[in-house]
Amino acid sequence: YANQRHGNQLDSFSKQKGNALRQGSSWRGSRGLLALLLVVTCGCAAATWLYVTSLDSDITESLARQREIISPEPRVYLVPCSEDYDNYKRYPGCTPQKCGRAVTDSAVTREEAQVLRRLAERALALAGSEGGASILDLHSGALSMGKQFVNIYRYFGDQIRDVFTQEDFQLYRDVRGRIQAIVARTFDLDPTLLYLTKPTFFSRINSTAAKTQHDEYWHPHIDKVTYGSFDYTSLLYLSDYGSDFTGGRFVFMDQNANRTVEPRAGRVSFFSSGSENLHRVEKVTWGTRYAITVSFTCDPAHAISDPTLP
Ligand SMILES: O=C(O)CCC(=O)C(=O)O
Ligand SMILES: [Fe+2]
Repeated sequence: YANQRHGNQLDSFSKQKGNALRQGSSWRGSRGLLALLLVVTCGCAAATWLYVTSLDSDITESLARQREIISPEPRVYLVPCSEDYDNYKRYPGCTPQKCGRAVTDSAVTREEAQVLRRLAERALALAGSEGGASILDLHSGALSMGKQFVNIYRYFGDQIRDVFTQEDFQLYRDVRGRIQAIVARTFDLDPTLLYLTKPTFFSRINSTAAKTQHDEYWHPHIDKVTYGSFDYTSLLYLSDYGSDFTGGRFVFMDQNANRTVEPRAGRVSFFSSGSENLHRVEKVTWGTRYAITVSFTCDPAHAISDPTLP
């Protein structure tokens, strides 16, 4: 009986040894498989990285950082004009022959930008969009209110004089004149053949969710297509990217790269309005962003005059 037990023990010992040997070889097998998997994964990652860096259209570079001061001359980036302009009447001395973008911090001071921003704050405090994007157009009087617009001059009547002063309007006219001069000089235009056009408006953007299409400011667009009369667009920023708000950079969407302009109070960014300058604004993620869109046309029929206090 004892022997038999011993024999059984031997028997089971050799069985266990056999199992151990089998387990050992299967472990070696799966280690090999793991190594192969690792090599394949690394290979795939490397190939993907190479592909992404060679073909990617999402390379982002900055044309103007918030912290730098572009002065006294504008920083200019020329790009070939699109064929859009062939489909419109040509105005010699104004229709873009030279296209591109430019940025300057010397056309408007930070103090002037602050005065204009306060003006926008006061007016927009009267109403404002329910969603994240509100506008104030001093020319037409349009002011965002809830899900629509009201005419600020009609709606508030004489009360408007508590919000705006003659000096505010004078500054607005002054600033737009300086911007017009710099646009004309940069693109070799006759400044008298370039006219202010509509819409020219203040914008206030925060991170509140959009309630209507009017609040969806972030869509890529071409100003000449969106607004028709535009030949040159300029943007005067009234707040600082990074400290007043985050997100909200302006992005030129080129074939092979996104090129950003970081808003800075007093900074003027301007560009030809055709499809050579497809662009968008990043969603504002925190804080409040103020800007003025000042637009110019070559077509005297689309000219508007400076606003005056009623
Ligand atoms: O506010 C901006 O930076 C750009 C606004 C814009 O693209 C526009 O008004 O057409
Ligand atoms: Fe635009």
